[in-house]
Amino acid sequence: MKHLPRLLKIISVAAKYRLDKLAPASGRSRLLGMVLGTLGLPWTGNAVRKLPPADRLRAALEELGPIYIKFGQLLSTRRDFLPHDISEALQSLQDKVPGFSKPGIHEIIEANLGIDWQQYFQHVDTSPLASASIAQVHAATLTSGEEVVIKVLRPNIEQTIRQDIHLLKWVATIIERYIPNGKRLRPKEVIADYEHVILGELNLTSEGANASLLRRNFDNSLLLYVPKVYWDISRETMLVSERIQGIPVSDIDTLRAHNVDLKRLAEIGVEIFFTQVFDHSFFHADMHPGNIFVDPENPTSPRYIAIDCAIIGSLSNDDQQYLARNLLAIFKRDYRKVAELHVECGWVPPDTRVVEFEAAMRTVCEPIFERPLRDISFGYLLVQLFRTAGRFNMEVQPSLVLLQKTLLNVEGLGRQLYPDLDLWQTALPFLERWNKRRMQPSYLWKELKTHVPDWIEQFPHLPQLVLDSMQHQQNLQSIHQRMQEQLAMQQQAIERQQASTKRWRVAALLSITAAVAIWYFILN
Ligand SMILES: Nc1ncnc2c1ncn2[C@@H]1O[C@H](COP(=O)(O)OP(=O)(O)OP(=O)(O)O)[C@@H](O)[C@H]1O
Repeated sequence: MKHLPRLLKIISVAAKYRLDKLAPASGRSRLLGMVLGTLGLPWTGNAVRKLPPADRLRAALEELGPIYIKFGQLLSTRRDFLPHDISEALQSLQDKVPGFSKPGIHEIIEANLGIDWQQYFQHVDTSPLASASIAQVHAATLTSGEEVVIKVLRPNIEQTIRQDIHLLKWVATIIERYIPNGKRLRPKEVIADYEHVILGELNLTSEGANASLLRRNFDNSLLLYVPKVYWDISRETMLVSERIQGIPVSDIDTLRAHNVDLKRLAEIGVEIFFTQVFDHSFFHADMHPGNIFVDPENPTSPRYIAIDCAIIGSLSNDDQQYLARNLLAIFKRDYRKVAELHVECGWVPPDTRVVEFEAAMRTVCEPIFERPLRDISFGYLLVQLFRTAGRFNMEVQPSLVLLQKTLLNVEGLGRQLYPDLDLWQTALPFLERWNKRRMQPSYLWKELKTHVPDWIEQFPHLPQLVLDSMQHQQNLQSIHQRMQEQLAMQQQAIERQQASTKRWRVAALLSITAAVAIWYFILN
């Protein structure tokens, strides 16, 4: 079994940090507890055991290495079912790892492009600008003099990831089968999510395509800049982009030194997020501070720069509607409306009791609204909405979970820049504008125009569709008629049966009466 050494490593780390104790007491397996307790004896009394459970999980993932760190980072976004302390601890996982130098960057370029690297580049830095679990980034200058960065995947990373995913799937099956309440943790779903995201990150062409679309969406925008991709020299495992020179958004001292209006910067962040979600339906979903920079050229109206578009979210019309209408209702503390929307739109089963849903929403939201505005988290409210809807059997779409995670990031970032950021004030007019716009003739006309080509395409099929529908109607009518006939026949049969039962009863009664009369006659 080729996975054995890796599996043993996972088991020993689980024993060292007693990960079984992360489960609530009611969901613990005694057998697993005994096994890990025995294997973990060498670490009894070790300082790590005194850490809170959430920190033990974080330390365990760090010990298991970059792929598991990435897994933990993704897991941290599942606030819809993870306890708060665990998602917080996982969010602070850092995957800064030493860079690789074999094969060298020149060799990688030549292997990808099939020609001498100097044909395209004047200079390429051999030591990386940054390195993480999956890729590393090198600064370079093109022969044209343009400054670029080259992002390349780590050697054999795909193979390592696939092996680890295989193992994690196996562990997920064990958890589902043998751990009490293990299914509730949805381990298979979590691994499938991870697989989707991480394998997506292995395709740098797709990251480049995302960056190109985001750049087009914000073409000439004063709010956001996205670096250009050099497609002619980019490949699936090597992405060349324009090098940007901005201030990292987390470097608040430098932003202040450039007189950047931090309040405005925080508000612009929210505006960009809502523009992406509601206007473009295409949002950057990896908004951690390492991926966001600020161009301080115009400090009163600074511009953001976003890199690393590997993870992108997109909302369907339904998702957009769900989000906008519910957020507006929550803003107004109209929990009845939230509940009614869920039933009306079919997001929860039709037999859901609106009053119960309303009460559940009120119970979770009211304590939140009691806090000062600066402490109210929009993302957390969404977590509560999804949790409540989940309790009433709504399956929350992964795109909405990704959005909620991004919102938490945007919010966290905004509040770091400007702690009094009133997200509601920035977002509310935006949502209302969006809602109104949907009712305006220009929007309806635009919607109509997008559907017209489909209708034109369908037009030649219209007579056939009408005939099919008439035939269908006729079939339905004859089925209906046949059912009526069968029902009438069954009714007649029942009536006949009842009449015959009645006749038998009368005959039996008459016979008994006759027998009693005869008996009486004999006796007298
Ligand atoms: N276009 C760019 N211009 C300047 N620096 C860049 C550019 N792209 C990336 N970098 C630098 O490289 C770092 C890592 O880039 P990127 O986030 O794309 O890689 P990653 O492997 O996905 O990292 P992580 O997993 O930490 O997000 C960035 O934080 C930034 O410092």
